[in-house]
This record gives sequence, structure tokens and C-alpha cells, in this order.
Amino acid sequence: MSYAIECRNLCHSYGRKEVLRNLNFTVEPGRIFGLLGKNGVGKSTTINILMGFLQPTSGECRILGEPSHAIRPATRRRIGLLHEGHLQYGYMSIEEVEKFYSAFYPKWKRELYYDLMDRLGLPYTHRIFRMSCGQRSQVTLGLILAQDADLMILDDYSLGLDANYRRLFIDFLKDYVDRREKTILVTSHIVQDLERFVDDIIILDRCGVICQSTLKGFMDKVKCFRFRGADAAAMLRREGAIVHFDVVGERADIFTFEDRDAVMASLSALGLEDLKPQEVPMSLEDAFIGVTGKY
Ligand SMILES: Nc1ncnc2c1ncn2[C@@H]1O[C@H](COP(=O)(O)OP(=O)(O)OP(=O)(O)O)[C@@H](O)[C@H]1O
Repeated sequence: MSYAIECRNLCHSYGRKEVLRNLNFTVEPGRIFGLLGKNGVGKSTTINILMGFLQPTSGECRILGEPSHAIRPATRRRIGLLHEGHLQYGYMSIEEVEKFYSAFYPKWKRELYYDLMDRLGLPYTHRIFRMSCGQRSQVTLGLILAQDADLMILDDYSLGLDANYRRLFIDFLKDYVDRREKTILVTSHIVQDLERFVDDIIILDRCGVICQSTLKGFMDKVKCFRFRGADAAAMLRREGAIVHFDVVGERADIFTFEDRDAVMASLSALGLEDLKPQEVPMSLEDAFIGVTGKY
């Protein structure tokens, strides 16, 4: 199969600081792939390497079939990249920036841009530097959508956006992928939004991967078992089936990728065989925080 993105044995260190260790993942064409992880685990670093902006310490990445360090300009034009932050061209107006960008992209779809801009309720002559943070993000996302890229890489697209606009943009993205067979790699700190539209996820941890799966596979597999009792909670350890645990007062939550029997075996090994934890349902955000920990 030819993948939209391939990362093989990727390692990266900034000086002595190791950030990525043997990271492997692939993104199939036509899928929406969520790259998740707490602050500082290496999501932007991975994207910088994928785009060929940063040379990895070792390993190989390919994007739309080409090595990341040698992406041809014609291939770059097929990649719509949102890199943390806003446009550099704040002095331009809504219409000026559209004209400026359209010159670089042969498949430019101005109607997609103006469809989003019309919802801002601002005149097209309005200058970008006079906009709020969220409004500027909307302009940026409009410019990305209009590129009609085959692969969109959205690093933290939700910067400053309110819930309404985030929902609107997600609807646009879903439509974009469904109707045009596009591929998206997305990072976001608003994890509950990703639940609405990603197909596959990888959860990065410091120098490792906690989980790589379809979203459904992850949600089917990850479980939370809860019990009450401060003394028992004080005996918990991250061992065996216990991927993580969280104790608040008397309440303890155990997070696992295994079944109840495996959790009970791990609790027995800690001398807690008499506990009768109850499984509790979780959202993606609960599960994400559960397996990555609350700092
Ligand atoms: N140019 C750099 N020089 C040195 N260290 C860096 C550099 N860029 C990033 N780092 C460090 O590498 C780690 C990974 O950073 P990165 O920006 O990739 O994380 P991230 O997962 O995108 O974080 P966030 O969710 O906060 O955006 C962090 O600890 C960061 O401090």
C-alpha cells in the first residue's frame, strides 16, 4: 500500500534532550489521523521532520511517497500546512490575502475560503491585524481549505476558536475528506473535538507511544475501573495491567488496556485482592487523560 505518511524508526534529540525514540506510524490515504499527546511530547517536532524542516537524528519519513528531506515543490503544493500560529500577513485585508495565496496554488478554491469568511460578518476590506485571535484563526483555516490540498497537516488548528466555530470547521473537514478523498493529520489540545471526526489515533508519551489504533479500537480497549478507599488507593502502583491511576480524595480510578481479570490479577499482586472496582464509562478526553496522566 502507498501511504500518505510513513514514519519509520524516527528518533530525535535536541542536543542531549531526547524527544522521539523509535517512532513508527503510517497514515493511509483518505483517513483522518489524530496525533495526540501532552504538551512537549514531540508533536510539532514530528510535523517539522515530516515537512522536511528539521533533520531527524535518525529514521526515515516519507510524505505523499517522497522522502521528507527531498519533497519536490510540486508535492509541497499538495500539502496544506497549518503550523501553530497565525498568518504573517496581518497588514492585508480578507480579500487581499486571498488573492495573494491563490497565486501559489493551482487548485485554489476561493469559494471555500469565502464560505468561511462570510460567516465572520466582516467586510472583505477588514485588515487581519484588526481581528481577534479566533477571527485570525478562521482566516488561516479558510486559506488552508481553499488550497484543496491532498494532505492537510493541522498542528493545533483550534487556537482561539470558540466551540461554535470549532464545530463548523470540523463539519467542513469531514465533508472535505468524505467528498474529495483527502487525508488529514491533526493535533489538537481540545481532545473532545477529535472524538467527532478522527479515524485513527496515536498517543505519544515522553520518548514513546502509549497507543496506536483506530479511534474505535482505542475506545473499545481502554477501560476505567473505580473504587473508593484512601488506604487501598495509597497502595496502587503502575504495574501489570495498571497503565495509570488517578486518586482524588477517597476515589481511585485505574486505567487499563486489559480486561477486569487482568486488572484484578494486578491488584492481587499489590495485596488488594478484596477490592471490587466498578467499570465507569469514558469519553475520549477521559480516556486520553486517564492513560497519559494529569501531569
Ligand atoms: N528548537 C528546539 N530546541 C530545543 N528543544 C526544543 C526545540 N523545539 C522543541 N524543543 C523541546 O522538545 C520537546 C518537544 O517539543 P514539541 O514542540 O515538539 O512538543 P509538542 O508535543 O508539539 O508540544 P505542545 O503540545 O506544547 O505544542 C519539548 O520539550 C520542547 O521544549
